Formats: sequence, C-alpha cells, structure tokens
Amino acid sequence: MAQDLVDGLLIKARSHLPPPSEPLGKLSKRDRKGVAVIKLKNPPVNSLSLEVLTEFVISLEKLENDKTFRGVIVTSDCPGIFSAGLDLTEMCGKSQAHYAEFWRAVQELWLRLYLSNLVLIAAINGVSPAGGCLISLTCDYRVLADNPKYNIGLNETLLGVVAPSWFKDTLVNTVGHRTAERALQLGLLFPPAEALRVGMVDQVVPEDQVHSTALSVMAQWLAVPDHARQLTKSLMRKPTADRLVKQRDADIQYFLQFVSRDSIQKSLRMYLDKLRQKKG
Ligand SMILES: CCCCC/C=C\C/C=C\CCC/C=C/C(=O)SCCNC(=O)CCNC(=O)[C@H](O)C(C)(C)COP(=O)(O)OP(=O)(O)OC[C@H]1O[C@@H](n2cnc3c(N)ncnc32)[C@H](O)[C@@H]1OP(=O)(O)O
Repeated sequence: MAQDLVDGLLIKARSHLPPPSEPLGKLSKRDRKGVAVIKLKNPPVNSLSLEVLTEFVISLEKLENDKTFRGVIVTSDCPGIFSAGLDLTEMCGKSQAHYAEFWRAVQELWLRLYLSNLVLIAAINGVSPAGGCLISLTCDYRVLADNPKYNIGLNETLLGVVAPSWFKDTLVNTVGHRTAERALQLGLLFPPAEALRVGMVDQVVPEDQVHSTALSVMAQWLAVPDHARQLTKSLMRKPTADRLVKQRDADIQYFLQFVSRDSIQKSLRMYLDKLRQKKG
C-alpha cells in the first residue's frame, strides 16, 4: 500500500537541471499521491554546494506550498554516498561575499528542513559525514542501510573546524548531551550498529530494504492528523530554530571570521589535498 504514496523529485546541481521548459515538478501527477522523494544527485559525492543548497530549498518550498504533499523521503542518487557534507571548495579561497552567501544558504536549508510541516524521512543509503549527517538529523526519522562503510556523524573537528551551535543543538536534541559532546569533540563517525545504539539513527535495515522501510515508516507518520503532528513538531523544535533565527547575521559574521582565518584555510586545504591524494 505504501508504494502508492511515492513519486520522484530529483535535486541536482543547477548545471544538470532540465531546461526551464521541463520543470522539476510534475505536480499534477504527484498531487494524487502526497509523498515526494528528494534524491540528492550531485556526483561524485553529493557535496552540498551553493547550487545544491539553493535547489534543495526551492524544491522544499514548492512541496511545502503545495498542500497536497504531506511527506518527503530524502535519499541519495549517488551509490554508496548519502552526502559528503558541505562542499569544501565553497569554503576555501573564496571571497567574504561568497562565504556569506554560502553560509546563509546553509542556514536557510537547515531552517527549512528542521521546521518543515512535512513529514521528512531520511533513507540513508550511503556514507553521511558532517553536513550530510546534519540533513538526516533534521528529518523526523532516519533509516540507515546496514553497510559497514556507511558511517554517519558530525566529524567537523577532524577537519580542524567546529560544528556551529545549531549543528550541535540538532545532534543534542537527537542523541542527548553526553553522547553529542563525545561525538562532536572526537569527530566520531559511527558505523550503522553504533549509530543505532546511540540513537543517531532510528532503524538499520538491509541495504535493499531502505526505501521500502522508509515508505512503511512514512505511512505510520501520515496516519497521525497533520495539524496535531505539526504543532507537536513545532513545540519540540521551534525553540532550537529560534536561537538561530534571532542571530542569523551574527552567525554569518562568526562563520566569516572563523573560515577566513589563515589557520582554518590551511586546515581545509590540507584536508582537501588529502582527499585528492587518496587516489594517487
Ligand atoms: C566558538 C567558535 C565557533 C565557531 C563556529 C563558526 C563557524 C563554523 C565554521 C565552519 C563549519 C563548517 C562545517 C562543515 C561541515 C561539513 O560538512 S564539511 C565536509 C565534511 N565532509 C567530509 O569530511 C567528507 C569528505 N569526503 C570523504 O570522506 C570521501 O570523499 C567520501 C564521502 C567518503 C567518498 O569517498 P570516495 O568515494 O572514495 O570519493 P573521493 O574521496 O575520491 O572523493 C571524490 C571527489 O570528491 C571530492 N570531495 C569529497 N568530499 C568533498 C566535500 N565535502 N567537498 C568537496 N569535495 C569533496 C574529493 O576531493 C574528490 O575530488 P577529486 O575527484 O579528487 O577532485
């Protein structure tokens, strides 16, 4: 039955988007079904570039505004990779204006996801570090594929950077203070069994069952009247989101100051170089 709920929507980097005459949404078709699937598709690693962040926000907004939609499954189109997190090249060697625009887009996506009226289920079908993990943490429920390579966590400290307070809050609200503190300080990436044990994900299932499980879970969440579920979600999450909303500009200034430091730029370059040299 749950299969009837699904329809597709692909989020891709702008350069890969279909031409304007062929819009992303085939809303009439999806109208009848009520659930969309957002598949991140920015090969090779689904890094969250400014373009992807922007497209993601636009797509979510469309779905939020179309009252026939009640739920979204967030998943990946890149085999083995849910998302490699924020695109490191957006934070390296760019202008202050670019950093500000990028960070505002990161904030915007987080706010949209975290406060979404829709039911969001993450079908995590690949590795999910830092920003990738954050996206899943904003969802209402996380289903992770049982593959020992599919680590998940906020590993920012290993890059020499710091997860901002709202990343930290999102994790604390999911796994509790002590687990979050240890995970954040050590930059822990949890394999599936550990992720389940600490509550970073809600379910670990065989890889070929991630999507069907997400669908079943969606059906359960959609069985609750929307208004009651939405108000409850807002009660739980709005105080956390409001902390950022009240100081968005200050948060951007913090980010600018932090990311512009020579030492931080050096750390990020070294990390990127290490990733690139891995192949050679
Ligand atoms: C009190 C003071 C507080 C102050 C706080 C203020 C502000 C906060 C400041 C900063 C906050 C920053 C928050 C950051 C969040 C992030 O999300 S950072 C990103 C973290 N991501 C990672 O660590 C993952 C890195 N990638 C990998 O580990 C692997 O790539 C993989 C995802 C496991 C996939 O592995 P594999 O399939 O083997 O692919 P490759 O490693 O070969 O990668 C292919 C190409 O992709 C490039 N790449 C990988 N990840 C990224 C990325 N995140 N961004 C950009 N590019 C990436 C990689 O370099 C390869 O490129 P080439 O093909 O070699 O060119």
